[in-house]
Amino acid sequence: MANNDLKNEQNRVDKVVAKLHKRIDKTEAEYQKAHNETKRVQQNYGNNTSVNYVEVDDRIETSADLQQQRGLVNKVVQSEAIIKNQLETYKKLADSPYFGRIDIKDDGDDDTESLYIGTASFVDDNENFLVYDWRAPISSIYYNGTLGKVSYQTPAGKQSTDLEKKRQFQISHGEINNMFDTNETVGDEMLQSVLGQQHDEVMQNIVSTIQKEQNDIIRDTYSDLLVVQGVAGSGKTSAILQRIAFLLYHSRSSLQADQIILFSPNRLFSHYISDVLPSLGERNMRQVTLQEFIDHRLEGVKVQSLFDQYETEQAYTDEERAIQSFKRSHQYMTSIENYINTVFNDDIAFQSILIDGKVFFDADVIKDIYASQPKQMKPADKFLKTKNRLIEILKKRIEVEVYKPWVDDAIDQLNSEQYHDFMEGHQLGSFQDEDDERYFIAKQIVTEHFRKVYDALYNGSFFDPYLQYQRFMQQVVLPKDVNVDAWNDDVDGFADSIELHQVRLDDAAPLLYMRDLMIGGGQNQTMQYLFVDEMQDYSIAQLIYIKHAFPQTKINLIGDSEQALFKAVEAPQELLNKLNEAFATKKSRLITLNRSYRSTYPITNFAKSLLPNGDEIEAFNRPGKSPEIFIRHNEQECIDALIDCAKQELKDEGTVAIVTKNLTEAKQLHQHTYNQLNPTLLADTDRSLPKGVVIMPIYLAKGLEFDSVIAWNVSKDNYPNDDYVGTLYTIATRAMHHLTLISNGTVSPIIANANLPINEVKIDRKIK
Ligand SMILES: Nc1ncnc2c1ncn2[C@@H]1O[C@H](COP(=O)(O)OP(=O)(O)OP(=O)(O)O)[C@@H](O)[C@H]1O
Repeated sequence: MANNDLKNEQNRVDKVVAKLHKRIDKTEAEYQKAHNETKRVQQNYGNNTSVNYVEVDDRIETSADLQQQRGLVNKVVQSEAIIKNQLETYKKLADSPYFGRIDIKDDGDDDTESLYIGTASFVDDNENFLVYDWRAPISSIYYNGTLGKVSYQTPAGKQSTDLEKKRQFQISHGEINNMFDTNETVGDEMLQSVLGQQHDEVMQNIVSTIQKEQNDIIRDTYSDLLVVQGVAGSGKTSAILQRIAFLLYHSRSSLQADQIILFSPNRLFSHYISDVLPSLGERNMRQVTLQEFIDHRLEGVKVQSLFDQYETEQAYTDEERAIQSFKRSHQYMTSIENYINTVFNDDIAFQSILIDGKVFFDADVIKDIYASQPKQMKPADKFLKTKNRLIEILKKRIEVEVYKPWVDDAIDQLNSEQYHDFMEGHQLGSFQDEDDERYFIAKQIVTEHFRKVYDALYNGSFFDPYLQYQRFMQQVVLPKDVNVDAWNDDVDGFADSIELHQVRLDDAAPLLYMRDLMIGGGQNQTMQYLFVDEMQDYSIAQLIYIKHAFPQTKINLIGDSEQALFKAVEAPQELLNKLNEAFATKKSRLITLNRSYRSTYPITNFAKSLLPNGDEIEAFNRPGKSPEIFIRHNEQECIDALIDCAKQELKDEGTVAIVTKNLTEAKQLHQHTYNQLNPTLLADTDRSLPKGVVIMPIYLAKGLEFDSVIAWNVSKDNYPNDDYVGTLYTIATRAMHHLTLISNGTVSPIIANANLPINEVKIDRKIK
């Protein structure tokens, strides 16, 4: 590229940066003003809240006044936050104002227009767009188009233009470090340089190098169900995060960040991705793990964690596996629907409501009320009618109870402060006569007395979902491969765990689904978009429940069927067929990502060779060292090799992750290497990743990446058969730059059969 070009571009950068600095100064002054205003209003609010509540009327007036004040506080706080956000955006732009340029010429125009694209828009005081936000309709050309005729979507419909030039920049501290012209979507040269960098503690945004297929995911505004099947490291997580930023921009007036929810695999991952949206000037969406979500809905019962399930299911017998796969199926959830619609009234698990050890509402009475509802009514509606009827009865009972002698006694016992409290704002003497006042107080006392009953009714606790689920299990028609005795044992196991206030993860979603269908509720109508990352770790039953819980949302499922842990990998198509069947949606779309960006070429090639359909994966051409395998012949030798290797890796790389099959292995290694490596053992409660050496079981490494990965004991004993293909593949693909495998004895057949070109793997058979 001509030197002149670079000079001209740097001149433009300088001008834009100078204007940005001016804008920063102006915005800083505005921010200071807003900040002072917030302080003033807050102080005022503080003074007002300390008013003395002597007279009731004062109290009412004060509270109206306070509400107004609170509104004012919210408003000033909000405008301060907006200005602060703008300020941060300008500061980021001043460092790196844009990363792309497109030259376009519309039909009939003589002039070519140059547009610059960055992480946010910047409009100068004369309304000139000096930088276009990467999410603006016109910017899609940068990601999608090759030179020549191109089209792009605008709110007014499709537009076309001629793309004459596409230029990419790497700018930092206001200096152009790199600049290329390209005809590709985003040139590989640029990607090479971004991907070659060391791992950051948190994920970075990828807006300057988004690839065409990723762009399709990001800008989809059509689908109600978007399924992304992408190989490891293909940028699925990146794409969904930029998609969220895009959606927030696209629907600015109707969509808030907290109307978007992401189901993420673990808390470490939540932290890892937490910076991407703020780096693009957006607020983070809500994040939840499946366990947190279920725990919240099954109060008082401890739900088995996903990690505990991983640990236990590794030892499952074939019979237990058959039961598990039944409970995880669409068929199981359909059986629940059918059961709820056909269950006899006598089989519904109503339970009496007691007060002070005495029955207040008998289970049979409740059942009779339920049974008296029209037959064709949905169970949840019958339940609601029953609840309302019971509340009516309770209210009548309160009316009767008000005149009982115990209430008179209770009134006599009240001291004047309690009496005043029961008056709830009424002044003494404000009732017509004394009887009215007594009635008022008596009603308060009786209502308080029966509050437990009211709460029980309100919470629907006259129905026992656990017992109902157990009854459901006892009658469900079993598939052929499920052994009846084993199933009966499992039903008993469920009952036993409930006694201990525990529930297994595979029972949790079906149980909640059954409860919601039976008694209604449990649905969030305000969430607009739902994302599930690592969808292959969810059972179809769990996904059906999640969809039920968010009926209004557009659903985005992202994952890789080949990264399934501790079970045979599923062909992507098989998983998709199941999803399509379970989510009968009209506007659904599947996007497949086959190009892998995370790892170097040799690592991706090795990982590919582990999979039955690995050929479909396209390795991004980033050079690097071949994976190495160390074979040792007892545990001590393996540990020695591990320590040597980790020390060596630490010299070159920022993070070295030792990844094991399970927690027990991770704990043992932590003990054995503690003195030499000072490693951090990661637990599922951890929220952040330190630098240096970390040790973790594979399920905690899901979705994460490390400069260097050491896979612990990939021997035949540890990974004996195809059930572990997904596990080994997931471990291998966590590595960005280096991958080392250590095997105690003969290596797993998954690796041995991987058909590795011998020169790509150094087999070190020497015994130390
Ligand atoms: N277009 C891109 N430009 C720059 N980097 C990218 C791009 N796409 C992906 N990457 C990088 O590749 C790595 C893998 O991306 P990401 O974690 O989103 O992949 P994934 O498909 O979710 O992976 P996995 O399923 O293995 O967890 C990240 O470091 C990400 O920044």
